[in-house]
Amino acid sequence: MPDLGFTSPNKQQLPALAGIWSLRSNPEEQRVLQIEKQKQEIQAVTQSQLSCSPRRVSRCHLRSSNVEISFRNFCSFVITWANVTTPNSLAISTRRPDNLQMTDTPYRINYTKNANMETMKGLYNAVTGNPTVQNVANTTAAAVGTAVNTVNDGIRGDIKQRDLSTYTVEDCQKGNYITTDFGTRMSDTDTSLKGGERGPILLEDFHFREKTTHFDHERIPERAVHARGAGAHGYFQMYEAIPDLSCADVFQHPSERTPVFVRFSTVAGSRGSADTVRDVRGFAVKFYTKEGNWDLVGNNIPIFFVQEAIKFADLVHAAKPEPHNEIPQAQTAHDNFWDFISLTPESTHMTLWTMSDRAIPRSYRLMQGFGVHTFVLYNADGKRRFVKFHWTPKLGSHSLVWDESQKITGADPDFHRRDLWEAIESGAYPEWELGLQIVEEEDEHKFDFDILDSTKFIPEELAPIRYVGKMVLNRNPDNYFAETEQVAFCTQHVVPGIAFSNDPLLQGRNHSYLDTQITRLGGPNFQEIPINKPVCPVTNNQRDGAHRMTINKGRVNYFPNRFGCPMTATAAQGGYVHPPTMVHGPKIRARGPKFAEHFNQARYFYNSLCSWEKEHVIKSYAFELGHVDDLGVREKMIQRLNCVDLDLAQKVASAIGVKPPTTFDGNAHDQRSAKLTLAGSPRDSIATRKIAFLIGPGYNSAQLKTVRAGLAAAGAVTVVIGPTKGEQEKGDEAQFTYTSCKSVLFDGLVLVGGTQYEKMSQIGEVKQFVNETFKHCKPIGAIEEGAEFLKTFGFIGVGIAGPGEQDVSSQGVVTSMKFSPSIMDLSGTISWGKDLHKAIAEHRHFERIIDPVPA
Ligand code: HEM
Repeated sequence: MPDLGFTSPNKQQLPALAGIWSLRSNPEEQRVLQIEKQKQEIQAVTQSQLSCSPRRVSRCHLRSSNVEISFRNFCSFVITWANVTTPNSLAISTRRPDNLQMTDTPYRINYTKNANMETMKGLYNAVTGNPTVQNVANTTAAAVGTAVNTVNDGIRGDIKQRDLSTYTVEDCQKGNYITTDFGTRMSDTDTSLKGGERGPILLEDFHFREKTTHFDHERIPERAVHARGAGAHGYFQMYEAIPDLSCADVFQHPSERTPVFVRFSTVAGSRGSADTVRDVRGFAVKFYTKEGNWDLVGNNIPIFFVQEAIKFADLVHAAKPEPHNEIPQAQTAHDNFWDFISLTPESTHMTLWTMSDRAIPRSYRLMQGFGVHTFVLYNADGKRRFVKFHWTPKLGSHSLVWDESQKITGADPDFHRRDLWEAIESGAYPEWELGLQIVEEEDEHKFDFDILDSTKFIPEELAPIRYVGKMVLNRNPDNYFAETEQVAFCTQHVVPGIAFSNDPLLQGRNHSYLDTQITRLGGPNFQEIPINKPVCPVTNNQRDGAHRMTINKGRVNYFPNRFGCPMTATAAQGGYVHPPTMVHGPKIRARGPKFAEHFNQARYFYNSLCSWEKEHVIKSYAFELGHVDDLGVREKMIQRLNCVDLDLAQKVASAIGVKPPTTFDGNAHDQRSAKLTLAGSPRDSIATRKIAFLIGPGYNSAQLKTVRAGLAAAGAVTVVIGPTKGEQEKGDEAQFTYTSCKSVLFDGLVLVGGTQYEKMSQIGEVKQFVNETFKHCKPIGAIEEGAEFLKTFGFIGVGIAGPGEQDVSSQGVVTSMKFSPSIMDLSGTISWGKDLHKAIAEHRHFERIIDPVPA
């Protein structure tokens, strides 16, 4: 960054920010700076420095008239609202540190009215990532106050971010030396201490021994399940308070943001397995509320395999690699899994979901989340209600296709992890709405299923979803191990206002998470690991244990004690008072009578799927059971499926060498819901879709630029793939070559005009790219020679524009024989660009004839 003239005598101590502040202490010099230049500097601050500055912030004070922020080792600045009723008088000033001491001499910049507002807007947007406040000048004094508060939070980080920053270090900084763990600087970290140049290594080499010992012990056990995951920070914010439903503080303040950490995961695979395997996805959210951590530890499917936690170990043993040879990894396509499922009829419903496209999501950002169990909310009067929690993604729910997801496991095993990371880094923050399905306590028994049975969902037609807030993920972790690996979610982490139902699966989970984390995280003090620490005080009589960090002062570690501390809290003081609930009945190993019915909802789900979803379910069972050697297991599974749907059972049976049934064995009801099909998910945005442009020597650069710009303007990500990486003949940059990436990593393809196709049609990778894009039902756009090239593939039943013809849009293939600079204009009624936009937003075009379902 250029030095724009910082005049501090301490210039040497202000390396990074000196350039961007470029401020003068004396008013004379200050006037010399052009207003325009000042604006640019502040814009530079807002765009580049502040958005990453929270890690550097050491101190921040919010006062009635200003916010003062101090940067670690650098300097501080003050944002002042001189008069909030006429918010034109924003002034930004900086203070210069005298070494680490702040001086009292502010460096002040005054702006013209408009410059101030622009600056504030830029500052606000940069730090909050919220483009909705368009004009601060026109807002009310109260809104300005909120904006300043939000800016304040954005700059210094939310309460959890500030907490984490006290543990965060930047080792890789100029001026830092390699030290031992105990702080001694080392002169050599490459060569061990030896007796003579040719050895042996001496025991005295404390640096070698410490470094190697740390390495030898730096792996911890992976999670027993959900070992493979990716995490992100963000916030949760209510749309409106819901004191009628719950007294939890997290639900009461629409103007406040609660920090969250979210971890998405697969279930069966090991830590190093691929992201896109067929599996349930974990969706675990830790809310750092003022009343303690609330963990909503859910999945992307609203039901579960088993009704009782005591069956969980069996389920997981059966799903994991088989014990004799540790095969297969991260797959349920094997004898043991389907053996267990076929003998556990309650699992049938869940397998319909896991055989559907829900189990191969396109992205963590494009899938729903569910708390699964029925929980309880209670308000300040102790009134209890049952609740199911739903997370609904803003960009809709979309999936991969099975052939594609298998190929991605090779092309990019980190596909989902990378997707989440890149979206957040690029500012396309993933967002979900939190929905509540409420059931009054007195209605507990009015359904034909038991709401305590986690193999059942509550249809939205019986209990509509009320959307009460949103969650936005806007910050990647600084360190995978410290945050994503060490985070410990637990269903028993609740706050006043949220409680448990008697769901036996949930009750068992409440035991299992803490128990397993004691092993995984090395003892009972893992709640002190920064990512797990609540943002409110923790005071109790738990002491000691491995890795205890807190130094508890005082003479007593028991209760009651003569000092009366720490004391218990009443409900009014924020204490957790279990809402009184009637419990009665004999001590017995049994389940409620409605737990015995297993197939009605499975059929309800299957009935609700559209034709292509049903086709995918049939093919998935055919694939999975096709890997089962034991005929008895395959036959048993067909019996189970025949309690759901005869056609399903027959088609799967014929694909797996089992005699198809001729009569249906289940309850042939025709109930269905429009809420359960993915076909109903929103399809109006192309934001974050990744579109490939395959080019070669002779490509039309004007067309490439026009189409890329048009797609990027709508939020899509465009990637150029050429014969070589880097600059192409017309100055465009190619990010990948034909051999360094595969079609499966993209959401669509564009072929622009030019003379390149004679050569490109000779290249196997190019032909495979186009063929696979079509096979995986992805949108394809082509112009002029690109359309002619596409025609040579002979895709069955697809219309492609020919010479002199109009633009043609057919099964997601959008072609034009006439390019114009306004081709991407979305405002008119017809245009190639508009059709392409629609085809990409549609995501997949399953009307294409690819592989027929087994006869
Ligand atoms: C509705 C049923 C269930 C759901 C939605 C669910 C969800 C999850 C999720 C999302 C994780 C990953 C947490 C993370 O990202 O760190 C997880 C981990 C885990 N789950 Fe479950 N689970 C369910 C049932 C169970 C049951 C019944 C048990 C045991 C009785 C269990 C035991 C575990 C264990 C031991 C872990 C590893 C935790 C750790 O090491 O931190 N789960 N579960």
